[in-house]
Amino acid sequence: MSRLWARGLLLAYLLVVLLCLSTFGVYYSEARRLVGANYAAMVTDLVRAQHDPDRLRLILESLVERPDPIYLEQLRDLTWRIPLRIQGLDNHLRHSDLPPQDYRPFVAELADAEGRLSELERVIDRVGRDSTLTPQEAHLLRELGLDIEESLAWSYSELNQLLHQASADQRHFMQRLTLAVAVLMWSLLVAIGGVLLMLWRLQVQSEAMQRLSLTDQLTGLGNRRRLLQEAEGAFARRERSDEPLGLVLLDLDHFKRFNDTYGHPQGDEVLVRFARLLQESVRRMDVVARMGGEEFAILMPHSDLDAAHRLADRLLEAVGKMPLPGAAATGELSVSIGIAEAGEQDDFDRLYARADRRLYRAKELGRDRVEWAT
Ligand SMILES: Nc1nc2c(ncn2[C@@H]2O[C@H](COP(=O)(O)OP(=O)(O)OP(=O)(O)O)[C@@H](O)[C@H]2O)c(=O)[nH]1
Repeated sequence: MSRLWARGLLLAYLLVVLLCLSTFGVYYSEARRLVGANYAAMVTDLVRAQHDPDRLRLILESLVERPDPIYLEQLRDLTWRIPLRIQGLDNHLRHSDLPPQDYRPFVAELADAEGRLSELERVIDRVGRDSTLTPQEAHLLRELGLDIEESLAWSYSELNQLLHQASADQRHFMQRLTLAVAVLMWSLLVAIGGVLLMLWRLQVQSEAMQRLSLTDQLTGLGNRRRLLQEAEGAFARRERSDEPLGLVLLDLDHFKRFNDTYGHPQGDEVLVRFARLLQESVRRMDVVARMGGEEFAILMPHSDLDAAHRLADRLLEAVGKMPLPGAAATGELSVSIGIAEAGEQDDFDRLYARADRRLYRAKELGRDRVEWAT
């Protein structure tokens, strides 16, 4: 079943990858086409060229009225300039990313106008020879001029519109691109945020698990594992600094009897109170742990046997005075204690075994006492 799931997920993942790649491909070619196009230069040329038809008409009208050489000169200049502009535009268009079918009809119309310009030049040459204009020539000039002017004006205007459209497309595309990038960034941020949140929650969970695995549920003290961990650290430090290290083992006396007399819940409450008493009686650096049942231990870094003994004596006294819960209030509670200090050759097991033997001896010798000698 899980294999089926994995296959389904892999397939879905591959589909998403394929979809992303094809979308990216389309987007990339579209972007190349639109973003790469520089329409500004073409529009500038076109705007300049759009003055030519008006100028042509004005010069021709003046020439027909009065065939002055100055008008002939202006007309020659214009008939020389217009083909250059047409060639320049044609060149720009062919090198642009505009689809050729979009501008071809206008370029063809411009080529047509260019052809009629040579006809116009011939008439001008003729007029130039004697600066006279027959009525037929005047009519021909008007007709040709009007024709060329119309072709140029129409083509330039259509091309202008085409370029504006392309430029608007480019702008829209850039807007969509900006939006897409924003969405992408947002998704990326959300995804990264999600991953970070997940990692943080995992970290919190793992720390909580770690704490739980080292804590005794009933009393909230450290458990046996916690004591072993701390002892490992303390013995490692001892190798470097030779600091003294004390261990106190405590076992409540006749706890079975206590349970049998007052009930298990009262027994639990006593364990909790005893744990609190221990915790309140030690220094910050000492580690108090419940080893199991009614047995507790205190690891005392930087403490020798005398210090452990002093603490054990205080605890012995304090347990006798500890208020007991409910019906047990009038009863009595005592503890047996075995203490030991780590010797040069000791590891934790040996230290523990020695303290445990002393605790056993305290029990044997009548309980409610501290034993420090083997
Ligand atoms: N209430 C309660 N009792 C517990 C818990 N864990 C262990 N005990 C009890 O502690 C008692 C330990 O009994 P024993 O090992 O015979 O020791 P003892 O009666 O204290 O006798 P000595 O140690 O010889 O003084 C048992 O009755 C266990 O049921 C606990 O978490 N809560």
